[in-house]
Amino acid sequence: MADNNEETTHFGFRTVAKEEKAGMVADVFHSVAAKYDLMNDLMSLGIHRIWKRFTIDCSGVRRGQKVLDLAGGTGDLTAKFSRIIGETGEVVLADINSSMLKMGRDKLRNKGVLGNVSYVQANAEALPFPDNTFDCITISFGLRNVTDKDKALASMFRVLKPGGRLLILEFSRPVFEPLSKAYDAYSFHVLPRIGELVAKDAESYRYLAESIRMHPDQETLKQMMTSAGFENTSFHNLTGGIVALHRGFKF
Ligand SMILES: C[S@@+](CC[C@H](N)C(=O)[O-])C[C@H]1O[C@@H](n2cnc3c(N)ncnc32)[C@H](O)[C@@H]1O
Repeated sequence: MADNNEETTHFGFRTVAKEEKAGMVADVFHSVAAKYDLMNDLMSLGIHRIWKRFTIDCSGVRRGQKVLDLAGGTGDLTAKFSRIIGETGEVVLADINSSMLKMGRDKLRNKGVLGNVSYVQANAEALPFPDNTFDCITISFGLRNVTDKDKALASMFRVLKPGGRLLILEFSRPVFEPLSKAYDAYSFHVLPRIGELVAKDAESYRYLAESIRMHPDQETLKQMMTSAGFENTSFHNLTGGIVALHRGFKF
């Protein structure tokens, strides 16, 4: 979403200085890291697993390929890609937040996901990889938290190989008005309560609800991908547009 002022951006519904946002997002994820997986299952009633499965199915990733799971957090997509690409492929789980990366690495190692996975602490806006490195990049529930989304999309475009694809799984705009109302009530009243009870942190879950509302809608995000150079861009609404999967190619 374009900001009116180049010096400011959104942190949920608040307008903050651009240089403040990354630190505020970092505080949220340091705080929720330990309970992140449990909260995902509780908040979405397990439906996030279906959204992620659909993302993998649309990725077209094959044996031997190189995948970047950006803002990969606790590594749900990384674990699935690791099985698909086999010994000759590689998945890089990159995340800006050390607490989330640690949770992800510990979880995947405990599950025996080893050998073809590496972990990198990196900001999506300035990816530390050479041009044309990856066959596929996924960013799942991550882009919403990035300060400069256009810069991040440009960085992803740069590190994708020609023929490679980007998949963005993110909360979006519900397409039916009645669903939208129920969803608002759930997000602003129920979510922070669950956050308070389970993660002892209502504020972070209030940010979650607010950041979803401030995120670009389906068409705007598709346009942003096109502006960054992606071609054949499309999106698929999931659960009535509560979530959308965007896909674009670098040719
Ligand atoms: C809601 S979690 C999503 C984790 C995982 N991808 C999933 O779908 O379960 C968002 C993640 O984005 C990461 N993140 C936020 N800003 C980022 C940035 N600028 N660059 C890279 N990762 C970022 C956070 O640290 C956090 O781990």
